[in-house]
Amino acid sequence: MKDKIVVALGGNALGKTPKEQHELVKGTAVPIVDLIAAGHEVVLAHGNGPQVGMINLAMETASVSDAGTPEMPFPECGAMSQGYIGYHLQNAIREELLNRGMDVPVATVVTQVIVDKNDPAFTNPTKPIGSFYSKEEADELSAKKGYNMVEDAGRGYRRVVPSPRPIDVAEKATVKALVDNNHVVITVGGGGIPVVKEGNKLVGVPAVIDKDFASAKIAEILDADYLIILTAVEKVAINFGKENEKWLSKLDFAETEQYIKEGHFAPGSMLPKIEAALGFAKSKSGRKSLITSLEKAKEGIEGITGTLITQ
Ligand SMILES: Nc1ncnc2c1ncn2[C@@H]1O[C@H](COP(=O)(O)OP(=O)(O)O)[C@@H](O)[C@H]1O
Ligand SMILES: NC(=O)OP(=O)(O)O
Repeated sequence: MKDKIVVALGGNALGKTPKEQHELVKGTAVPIVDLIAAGHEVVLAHGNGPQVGMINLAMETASVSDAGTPEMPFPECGAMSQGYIGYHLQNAIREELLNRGMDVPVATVVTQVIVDKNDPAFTNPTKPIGSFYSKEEADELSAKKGYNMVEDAGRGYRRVVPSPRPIDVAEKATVKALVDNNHVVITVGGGGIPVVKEGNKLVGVPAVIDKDFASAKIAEILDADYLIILTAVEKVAINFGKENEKWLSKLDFAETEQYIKEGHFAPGSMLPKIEAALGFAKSKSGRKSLITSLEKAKEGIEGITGTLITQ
């Protein structure tokens, strides 16, 4: 059966530097084009944590050291990250399609995602962005720039920013028109540029929306059949990293909710994926979510691997 699939790409699909990203996306394009070649309609979303942090820090540093460089607001940095990542992704996918004799149009839509200005996330920053730092470097950044720095799962310190929930996608009609006309669309990159509605205006806010929640939102809007979250693990586990670790192939709603309650999924990494996957699968009868690795996307959709969340 041919499905409409929203694919959310994790950090391992992109890398950290322009050179690394340019190389990595060539590999990322292969499983994406496998899905297109199998006849599925594919819509792509991706993260931007490392990239938006890098852009923001670079612009801040430049504006301090060079009087001619203006300060760049945070939402503009999010928009830059969408363009930068979308540019690499769309070219890699285009090339992979052409190499297989498929002349399918691919484009990135600069996408704004509407959030609630009263979302409690604005007073409780949780989304890690940018590089990892030592405790000393983190303290210095915090003192110099006023950044909120937190320890990230034993991997070092990272800046955190607010991460409000997505409510709606401003460019949804454009995305839908392109998808309906068989274009491969890259949208809600980095979770979308967070904006609040003020009358007829959309005003950017300094935050980073979780790309898994934004992907679930656009999947609902587009009436997709599948949400596929591609990350670094082939399956989701309970007791992850422990002696009694158990990899899961299928989860129904009640099991998923129970495992969330029991704390099996790490906040800031697997938990938002599980919550987004569950939310999408529950939003309409027949909808399914799959969490698997980039390399296993094709086998995942064929039911061979991955963790499927469905009724
Ligand atoms: N219960 C779990 N099952 C599987 N992986 C988990 C679990 N809890 C935490 N993880 C970790 O979450 C990671 C995915 O989160 P993250 O790296 O933030 O994702 P991405 O950058 O792909 O969006 C996995 O690679 C794994 O290390
Ligand atoms: N916006 C977002 O969720 O980015 P990461 O996936 O890189 O954290």
